[in-house]
Amino acid sequence: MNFLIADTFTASFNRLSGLDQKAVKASVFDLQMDPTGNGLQLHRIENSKDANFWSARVNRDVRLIVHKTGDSILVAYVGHHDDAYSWAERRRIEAHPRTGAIQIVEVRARVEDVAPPSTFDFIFPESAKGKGTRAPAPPLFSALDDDALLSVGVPTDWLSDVRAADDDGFFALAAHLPAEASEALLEYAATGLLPAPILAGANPFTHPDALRRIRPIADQEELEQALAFPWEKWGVFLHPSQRALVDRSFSGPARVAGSAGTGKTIVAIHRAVRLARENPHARILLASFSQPLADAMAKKLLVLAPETGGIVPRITTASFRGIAEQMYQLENGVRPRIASDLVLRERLHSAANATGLKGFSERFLLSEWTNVIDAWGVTSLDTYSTVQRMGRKSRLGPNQRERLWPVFDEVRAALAAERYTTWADVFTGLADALSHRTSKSFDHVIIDEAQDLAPAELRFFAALAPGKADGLFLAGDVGQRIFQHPYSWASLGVDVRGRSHTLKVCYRTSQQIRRAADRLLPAVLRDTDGLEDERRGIISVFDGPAPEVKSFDAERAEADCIRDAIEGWLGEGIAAPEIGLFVRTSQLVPRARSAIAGLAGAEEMVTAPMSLAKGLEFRAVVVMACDEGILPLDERVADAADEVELDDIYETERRLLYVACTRAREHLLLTGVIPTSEYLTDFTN
Ligand SMILES: Nc1ncnc2c1ncn2[C@@H]1O[C@H](COP(=O)(O)OP(=O)(O)OP(=O)(O)O)[C@@H](O)[C@H]1O
Repeated sequence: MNFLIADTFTASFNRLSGLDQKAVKASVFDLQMDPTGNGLQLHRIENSKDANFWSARVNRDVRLIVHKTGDSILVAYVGHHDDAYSWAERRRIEAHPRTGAIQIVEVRARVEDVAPPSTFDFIFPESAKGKGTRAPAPPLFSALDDDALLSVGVPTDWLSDVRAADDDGFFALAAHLPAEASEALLEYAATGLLPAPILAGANPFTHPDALRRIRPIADQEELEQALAFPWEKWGVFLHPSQRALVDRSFSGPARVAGSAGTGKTIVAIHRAVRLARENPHARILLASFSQPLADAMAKKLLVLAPETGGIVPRITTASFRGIAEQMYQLENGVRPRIASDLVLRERLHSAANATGLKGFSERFLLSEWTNVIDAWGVTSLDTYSTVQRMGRKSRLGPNQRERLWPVFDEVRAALAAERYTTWADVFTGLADALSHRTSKSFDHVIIDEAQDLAPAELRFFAALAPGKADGLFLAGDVGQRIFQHPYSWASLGVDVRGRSHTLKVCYRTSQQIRRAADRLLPAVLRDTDGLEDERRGIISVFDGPAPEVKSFDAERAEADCIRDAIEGWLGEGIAAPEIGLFVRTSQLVPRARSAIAGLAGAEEMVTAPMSLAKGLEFRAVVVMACDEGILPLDERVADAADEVELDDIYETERRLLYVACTRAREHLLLTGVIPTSEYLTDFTN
């Protein structure tokens, strides 16, 4: 007998009190041990259109809804008595007549008002619904016939509702449809094209669209894990495109791309666990840009695997620099002594004086050192003469390079004499040492936030990973590259062409916020290796209020508006730690703190520079102090060594704003003092 659980069950389980959850867990474990349900007082639900629904008694008040067929038992829902019965009376569980995937279908005849159901996971605020006085919008899907609608999994009893839906009504309707149908229709609304249906084998339960809502549970340990974190839906149910990337084997380096919130990190973590499960000897590295992001991944790992199960200890989570530092210590017996920016500026200045170099600004020297000499590990004039100065087009002829080289050579010598090194050198040295070894410390290397890997870091991870199938997997979004100049991965031996896949369903950010944030970036982003990231056709799985953009004459007025907005969010029940305020620089954090001073829970709200927003998420976000001169930041613009660097600075400043805005799930407020940042107009247009 197959034992399965549905996402409707975990969502409803999550809403119960701790005491009821304990009782439900015991009943579900009993059911798993004895699927006949003896002892649970199973009763068929008479008023349901689906004769396979049964209720099981958990305690005086709580009922478990199970769906029993000849060879399977599916735990479908749990709730207080009337709620549980009414849920089952309004559902059918069946294989879709066209796609073949098992669906939990709402019986249309039992749905009086096509409004978001109360049991839906997401929040549908008033503002997203029809506003009354406007002329009715035309139906969105009138051009699609039954055949087309069925091909994407629209249940037969919802065909006419879908055809009649307009812009305003669609989100309410979408909440009643199986996810594959609402996603396909949203994609159609955005691009005019319906996605190709997923073709699958004969078993309706193993269809990829079935697996996004119903999961077979093999044993007690799996059940324990699935019920331990019921609020983390991603722990059990993945989108088919995510599942495919988790399960697939790649013959060479592979990449998952996708805009903010599409679940790249989730895929990386699932993949690590899948690889560890399949091979009980495998050691896996799961690395991310910073230590807090690595820590967050370590926490998420526990959602998928129990600490004691033997999997977690075989997965090392680390920051890029953290793992390099450990490896450096292993190789050299000491920790690297990293030269700070101050030291570098000072050594460059001295070297320029000592060699009598004239005609190059200190700013240029530092930028050339950081982005070319150090980043690419240039150690001789020969290499410098031929190195492609990626991301820097100010032309430097052979004579200029010849004049510059003694300065950089002198800096290298000065640093070495003082036993200083740089991060780029640490990564490069390790890459050189590791690339020749046949025995590697890890069997699989998985990197998150890969868009911000420096060239030396990429070389290091490529050398660390074994050169076999599934050796190196990278997750990243070119649109969120904020710390690196673009360069070719393929030129460093990491060629993901043909093994790069883009996720298109955004789970974090409401449709309205994501759409507005997407306007900050081009519709198609192309990386240096020519891989295109098509950002049209991305859809969010829930609706919400439009982001607000406000400008003020003075900081005081900006602060008042922010306080009002936050008070409103707190009043809606959003907890203080779920509110984040981002500013361009750390010097501006006091402006954010003073705006919220005195508000209930102000000390628990996150205030941070945008560069630290990476990987975080909040129910409500304020991006403030978007003033002219702050975004883009004047200091950086003035720092540009050449035209191309200037373009790159403008682009990365935009991306910083994109990253900050896409941390918001439901609410986003952008503010600035007049004259405001030029980027704010993109939001309102
Ligand atoms: N299959 C899923 N079901 C439910 N929620 C999901 C699913 N996949 C991802 N999420 C949720 O979506 C949010 C974003 O996921 P994640 O951080 O992996 O996205 P990302 O693509 O790495 O984002 P970013 O590029 O902004 O770092 C998280 O809250 C995550 O829990």
